[in-house]
Amino acid sequence: MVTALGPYGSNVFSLISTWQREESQSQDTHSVVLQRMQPEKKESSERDCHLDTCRIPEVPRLVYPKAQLLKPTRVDVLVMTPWFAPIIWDGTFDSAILDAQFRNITVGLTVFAIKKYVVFLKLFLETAEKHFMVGHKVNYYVFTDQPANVPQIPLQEGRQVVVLEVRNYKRWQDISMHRMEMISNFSQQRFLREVHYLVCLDVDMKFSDHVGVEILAPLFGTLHPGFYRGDRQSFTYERRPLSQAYIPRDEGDFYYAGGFFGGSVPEVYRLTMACHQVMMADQANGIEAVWHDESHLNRYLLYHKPSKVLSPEYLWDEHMLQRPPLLRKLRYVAVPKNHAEIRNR
Ligand SMILES: CC(=O)N[C@H]1[C@@H](OP(=O)(O)OP(=O)(O)OC[C@H]2O[C@@H](n3ccc(=O)[nH]c3=O)[C@H](O)[C@@H]2O)O[C@H](CO)[C@H](O)[C@@H]1O
Ligand SMILES: [Mn+2]
Repeated sequence: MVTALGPYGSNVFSLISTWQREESQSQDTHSVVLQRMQPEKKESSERDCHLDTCRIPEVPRLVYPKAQLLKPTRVDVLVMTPWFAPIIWDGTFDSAILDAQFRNITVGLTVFAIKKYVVFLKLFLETAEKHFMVGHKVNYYVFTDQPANVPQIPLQEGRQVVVLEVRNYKRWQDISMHRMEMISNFSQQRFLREVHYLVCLDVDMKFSDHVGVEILAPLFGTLHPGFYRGDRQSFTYERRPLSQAYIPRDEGDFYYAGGFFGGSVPEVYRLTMACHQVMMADQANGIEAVWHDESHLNRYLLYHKPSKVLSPEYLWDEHMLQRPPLLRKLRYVAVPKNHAEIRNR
């Protein structure tokens, strides 16, 4: 494994171990992070063994078909953003290489099941065991107001469900938005020392095909299935300048979904902390963004360009949308829900 990091001393994982040690000495962890981003500050620890796309991956001997420069595997879709972030589609990656590159990592999956949404947990977790990060270590962090109603399901080795009891809110919009606050709080409290990456998901969904380490990057977002074809005008960004989520009509790269984002723990901490803070500012100003946390996520990802972008293969709704031929796989799909019955009860 890689222990010598060459010039990449400012990587997030040496950061974690340093940050962890200092945590008890400082409440202001955000400034600690910035302080710790010194190139000389190198820590040799388990965490340093991890590889992400910022590193030079060291892999064992592997046999796989070689890429053909003059035969691109996808010509029907954009596979790279203008800021050189890969857009992840079927055919663009080789799991054999990536699994070797990302071996020995632990992935944290955050999912909220508050009030009636606990009914979605069983199918969510069962299908995650079949398709999510198979062969890798996973901590499922289930945030709920009803720990007793979290179903017990059989888990593969190296995987565990961690139930985190949290409060509920009256309005579903508040439940959805406060996920940002809760993820940021728990990132500081425990995710930093327990996992390398966080994947933050909606619960009213199920996995239906492979979702693996190809998604992992310092910061990633997912193309919302309703808008991947659209131009900026069609994006349902927050358009009122009074809101902190405001995006002018001549800006915007993509419309990202609120139900699937993630990255390294420090980056997810920064994102969720920032989104929570601006949602509090909006509340103080008596305004709520049109699509709640999703509007704020979109603004954050406009000004903090994600290092990977997941195609709508990673978030689809078969009941709302007709599947186009370019979607070769449906990996994570909406489970139909009766809004009147399941929300605000
Ligand atoms: C697939 C997708 O991109 N979904 C986004 C979309 O709406 P959705 O219509 O998919 O929102 P939703 O009803 O799924 O609520 C978001 C999530 O909050 C949690 N929850 C909500 C209510 C409740 O009573 N209990 C509970 O646990 C649960 O994890 C749920 O999946 O827009 C929302 C904001 O408007 C969020 O940004 C969602 O992430
Ligand atoms: Mn949802």
